[in-house]
Amino acid sequence: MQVQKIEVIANETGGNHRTEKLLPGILAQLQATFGDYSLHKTEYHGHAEKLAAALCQENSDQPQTAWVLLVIGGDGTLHEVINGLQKNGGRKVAVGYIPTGTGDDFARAAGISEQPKKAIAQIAAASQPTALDIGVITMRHGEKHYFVNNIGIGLDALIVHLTNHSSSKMVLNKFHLGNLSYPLNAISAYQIQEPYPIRIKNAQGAHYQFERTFLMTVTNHPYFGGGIPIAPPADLQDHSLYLVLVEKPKLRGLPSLVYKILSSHSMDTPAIFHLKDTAFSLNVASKQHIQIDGEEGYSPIITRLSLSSQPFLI
Ligand SMILES: Nc1ncnc2c1ncn2[C@@H]1O[C@H](COP(=O)(O)OP(=O)(O)OP(=O)(O)O)[C@@H](O)[C@H]1O
Repeated sequence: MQVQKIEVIANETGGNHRTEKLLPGILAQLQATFGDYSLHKTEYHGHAEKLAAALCQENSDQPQTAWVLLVIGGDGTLHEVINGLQKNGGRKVAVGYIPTGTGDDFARAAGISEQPKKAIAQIAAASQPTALDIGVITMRHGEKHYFVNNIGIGLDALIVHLTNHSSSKMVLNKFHLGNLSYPLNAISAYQIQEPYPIRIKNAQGAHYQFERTFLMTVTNHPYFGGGIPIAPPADLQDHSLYLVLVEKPKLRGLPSLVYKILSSHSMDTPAIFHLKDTAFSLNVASKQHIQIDGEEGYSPIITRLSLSSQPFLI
């Protein structure tokens, strides 16, 4: 694709600081492939969203198709950049993604190589941008947030919470075993997470009610937590969200449930409830942990989930 102006946002801490080591090589290849670009390095958590918002502002005097935004980092960095674009009139800006994170679930789903050289070659070879689905969460007072991967209420959100606040993560990170902290905290989360009631309404107005929800995730594509195929048929271009819900299993039923999910057979078990639609409304009356692309918070009473899109160079 013929590109007029290139902005780059890079998070050197992505992939447990792997990005810092990869960055000089990536930048040299960008220069050789595309010529000049402007580099913006993130300095703190949340900075990528602000940088993307500022770039929308700076480039507001020209069409959104006149510039492209290249993102270097993991899913968390991409989540922030997409929020910065979607919230600030940058919905038509083409994004090129060079994944250098730990989980890289979005890249896996979009078919973007996790090898930077190949990812840059893919961007260069894209004849035109492809619109990919982006999840939208509308809070009770109309405030919107965007997700590239998934939003979860219950067990997965509790695992994110425990992992973010555990000292074991820092120790494991030192030995490049940061991914192990999730399974370790999953065991504690299973013991702590109490079942909760949820009411769900789909886009056609059909209601579903579950009294003993344990895990509820709405995902934009198949992968979860660094490659777990929680919704195998999900696709970034099918304009659908996939809701996956599990009620609290008895301890003895847990191994087969985990096996089914890990082996891409989550659709075949009646213990796992699936819904596919363009939008959902969720009503959770109790206070529960919530995660949005791995960012933690608490669930609002009513949340509407729907779709937007962002062009990607893939
Ligand atoms: N300079 C910085 N210092 C500390 N944290 C930062 C900085 N820049 C960005 N961050 C934060 O780092 C977090 C992790 O980044 P990112 O998600 O890109 O990598 P990752 O966690 O290794 O990858 P993945 O999400 O794919 O597992 C993000 O939440 C981001 O806000």
